[in-house]
Amino acid sequence: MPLPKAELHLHVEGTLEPELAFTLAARNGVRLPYADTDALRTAYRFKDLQSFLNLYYELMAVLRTEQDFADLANAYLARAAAQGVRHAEIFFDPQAHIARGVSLGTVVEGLWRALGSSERNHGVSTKLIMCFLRDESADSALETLQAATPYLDRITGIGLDSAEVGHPPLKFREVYQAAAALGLRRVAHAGEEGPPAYITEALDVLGVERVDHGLRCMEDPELVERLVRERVPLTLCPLSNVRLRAVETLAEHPLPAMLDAGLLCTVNSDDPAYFGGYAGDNFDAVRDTLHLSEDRLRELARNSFLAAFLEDDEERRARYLAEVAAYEF
Ligand SMILES: Nc1ncnc2[nH]cnc12
Ligand SMILES: [Zn+2]
Repeated sequence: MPLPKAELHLHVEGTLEPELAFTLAARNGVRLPYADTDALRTAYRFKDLQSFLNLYYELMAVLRTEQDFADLANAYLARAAAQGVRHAEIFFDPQAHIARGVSLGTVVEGLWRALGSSERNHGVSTKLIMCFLRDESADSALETLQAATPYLDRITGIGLDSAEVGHPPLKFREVYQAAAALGLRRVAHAGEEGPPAYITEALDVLGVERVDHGLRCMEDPELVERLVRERVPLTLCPLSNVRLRAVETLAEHPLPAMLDAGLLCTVNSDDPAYFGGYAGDNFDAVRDTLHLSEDRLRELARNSFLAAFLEDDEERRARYLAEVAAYEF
């Protein structure tokens, strides 16, 4: 039995495996510029975040109907459950779909077909986090939040993703303020490729409660001290960092140093179909390559439930934490 964990940094569009991409392409009459799944897989060599994002957005063309989004999410949930994920807080990128003529309703209703029955079907509780594309305008983000009004009962929080450098958190001050007023939880990608100052800005200007990645905080000791003091969770994605060249090799990943510094780290998969592994694979990789002890692995699992947006169900959180405490390696 795998170690129970929560996954807090997972883009549902990044779970689109090549096989499902071709199945959906055929179903929807979409032509992909790759001969087959092997040819597509050869495109999975990235030099940075942008080179990945180009393919990530290109393949979204196959996602057209509610059923497509339901199939995508169900495939993820089945894989996640098999790797010990008990709770998943799932990102989606509405603007990338709206721009292709797929409505927000299609996306949310489709995802909800899978998420609404996930506990029953997969034993995984879920939350949905709507992300804004930071390389789109602040007005577009505000319009998207407005368009989400009918679906707010199914959306727990907002996030910020896509190309980071040149798009500082400050650009989205207004939409984060509006989301907070609506009672939405707030997270943002910061310090993946962008500088530590973006992490500080995400905390101070956007009021984020977790930082997605946050890797580059290690360049600023005062920021590390603050993140430790304020117990700000970081949703790290080790295999993603290797594939997108945020670190040279997994062996050089700062996760052990971050844990030693007292940071509240979690381990997640980001875009598992593209980066070579789901949540459990990320845990296995850091265990094997970074030689994390069982105590450290248990700490990471415990952190994931502490950092989860489970304030509406503390009994559930306590149950998950008890599972982690009782886990035998
Ligand atoms: N790792 C990542 N960083 C920024 N935006 C993303 N969108 C999907 N994955 C992402
Ligand atoms: Zn991400």
